[in-house]
Amino acid sequence: MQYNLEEKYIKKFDNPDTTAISTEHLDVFYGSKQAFFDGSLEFQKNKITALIGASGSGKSTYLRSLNRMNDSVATVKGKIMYRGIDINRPDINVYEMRKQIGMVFQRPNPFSKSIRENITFGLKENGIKDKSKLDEIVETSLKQAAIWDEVKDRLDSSALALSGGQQQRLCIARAIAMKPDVLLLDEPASALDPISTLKLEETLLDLKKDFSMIIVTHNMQQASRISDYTGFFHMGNVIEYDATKDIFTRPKIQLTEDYISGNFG
Ligand SMILES: Nc1ncnc2c1ncn2[C@@H]1O[C@H](COP(=O)(O)OP(=O)(O)OP(=O)(O)O)[C@@H](O)[C@H]1O
Repeated sequence: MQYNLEEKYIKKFDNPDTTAISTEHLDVFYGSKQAFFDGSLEFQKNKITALIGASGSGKSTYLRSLNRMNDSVATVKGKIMYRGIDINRPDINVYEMRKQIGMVFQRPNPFSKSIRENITFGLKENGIKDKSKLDEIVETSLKQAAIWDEVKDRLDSSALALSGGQQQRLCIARAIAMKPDVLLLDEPASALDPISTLKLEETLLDLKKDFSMIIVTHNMQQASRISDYTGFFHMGNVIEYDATKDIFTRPKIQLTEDYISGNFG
């Protein structure tokens, strides 16, 4: 079936105060090849937004552009608006910006250090030296990431001895210890078994009260279970962006309908 990629529905929001981060006409190029086209999306504060679509549709490309993780491999044109500032400008200090807009990757990537040091490393780099303050952040962030009970008696053991699911929750704890405002998650459950996946999903739902999250997922059940909003990507375009319940029950675009119902992809 031939689809018209110009046919799109992108939800807009009336209240600018509820927007955590947004993009305006974002284009991403790898060399001369354009991998993502003209993305203008607003992501809501304290909500989970899922990015779904077939492999190669540009989800990771778009997500990684949001905190400039693509800088070394891609050219990103257009605006990324965060707190009234275009963070895609060349004069932005990306290291400072990433304290506000953190990222969790597909494969858990704890440092080869103790569980405690995984959390404290970045904090110390940022000048927090006080031991009681560090202990407090270790405890709070591990609790927030729902892994405290499993690790509290072995904080000084190697993080590499944890299971994959525990490592991923530790990586979330490490990311949130920096107190970001927005958390970008690139298929964080793809390397996890179903039980660890459900645990991770519960963690993300709990974190919603403190953070705004954007998550790339291949798993449509996951998107419908945990997200408030969903963006459907196809061939480098966002075809439909709306409340998750609308995307999954009454999508406005035929292409979305066909993808959701498994007719392709
Ligand atoms: N570093 C890169 N250099 C060149 N091309 C790339 C690079 N990363 C991605 N691409 C290309 O950009 C397009 C979009 O890829 P991207 O990884 O964003 O898709 P995706 O929807 O996240 O896919 P998946 O679900 O498989 O992770 C693909 O054609 C891919 O081959």
